[in-house]
Amino acid sequence: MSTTRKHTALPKAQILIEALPWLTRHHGRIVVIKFGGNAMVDEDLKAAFAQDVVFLRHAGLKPVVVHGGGPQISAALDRHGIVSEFKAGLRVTTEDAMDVVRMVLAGQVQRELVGLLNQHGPFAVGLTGEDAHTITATRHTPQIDGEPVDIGRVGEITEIDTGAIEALLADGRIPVVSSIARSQDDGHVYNVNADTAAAALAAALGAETLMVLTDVEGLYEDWPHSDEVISRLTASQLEKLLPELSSGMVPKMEGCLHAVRGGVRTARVIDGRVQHSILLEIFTDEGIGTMVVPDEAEGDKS
Ligand SMILES: Nc1ncnc2c1ncn2[C@@H]1O[C@H](COP(=O)(O)OP(=O)(O)O)[C@@H](O)[C@H]1O
Ligand SMILES: CC(=O)N[C@@H](CCC(=O)OP(=O)(O)O)C(=O)O
Repeated sequence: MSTTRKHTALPKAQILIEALPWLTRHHGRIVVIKFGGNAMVDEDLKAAFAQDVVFLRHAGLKPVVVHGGGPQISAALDRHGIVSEFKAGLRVTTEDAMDVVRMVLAGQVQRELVGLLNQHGPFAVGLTGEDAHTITATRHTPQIDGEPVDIGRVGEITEIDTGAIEALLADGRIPVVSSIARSQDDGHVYNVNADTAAAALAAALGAETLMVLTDVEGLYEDWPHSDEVISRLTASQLEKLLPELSSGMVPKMEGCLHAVRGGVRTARVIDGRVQHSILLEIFTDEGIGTMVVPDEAEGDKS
């Protein structure tokens, strides 16, 4: 080997080898990746996201994408003259708003991600929680200041049927799931927060890891006063912290807790505004962002 080749190729080989423990542990395992609407800020970022997911697929993992689209839904509602309102971190969803939510998530955001992934081969298949009874929900009535509040067609997940997703994975496909649920009782559909849907799917699928890509570096210790990120916390530590959290972080961190309590080995919140954030997570020993681990994993630094 020429000296130049040694100099340029050797560091690349070393970088690949650094990923070996992660790749070994995740080989053949399901990784649920939630791509938040706020992280979908530009075309390059979305294309890099698609590359990372296809890379995982080629590296022998089974990625499942669950996408959000909050800002895209708000923009579309605005165009329809419907005002967006959030309560307990969830969108108040009237019947008319639900039509728009479904149109944007399943008809726009999901189609775009499927298209980007399929530029690399015939991998991505889009579905919503309605398909093959993947996600069933009932009406969610959150408690605010001790009182139940009606927020319309927002669903609380009651059941997950992993059959369709597992069949797609067995066929080498990459499922791309929109967070809309069917209802068991009234023939309607429900709007489900995408973090909640991703976490429920990760637990039901027995995923190794849940990765939540968002528009901050991770969970800030003292938000909005400081940008000190909590790099690692156990399920119990997170549970104690939950009442102090606000806005979009509530469903995200509740989801991470649900996932690790449901058997997922690690749940991570990472900065989706950074190009190739998924690969960065793999290719650094410590990882980036915030990692939630089950209580029994304390002391295990892998
Ligand atoms: N402790 C916290 N750490 C980081 N972000 C927080 C915290 N508390 C609230 N947030 C807010 O949560 C937002 C992320 O949630 P959200 O807007 O729902 O994103 P996404 O579209 O990715 O689901 C951040 O941009 C930030 O404004
Ligand atoms: C009930 C509820 O709030 N649903 C969300 C679904 C989309 C979502 O969660 O998108 P992000 O991940 O980009 O926030 C909404 O209507 O905005």
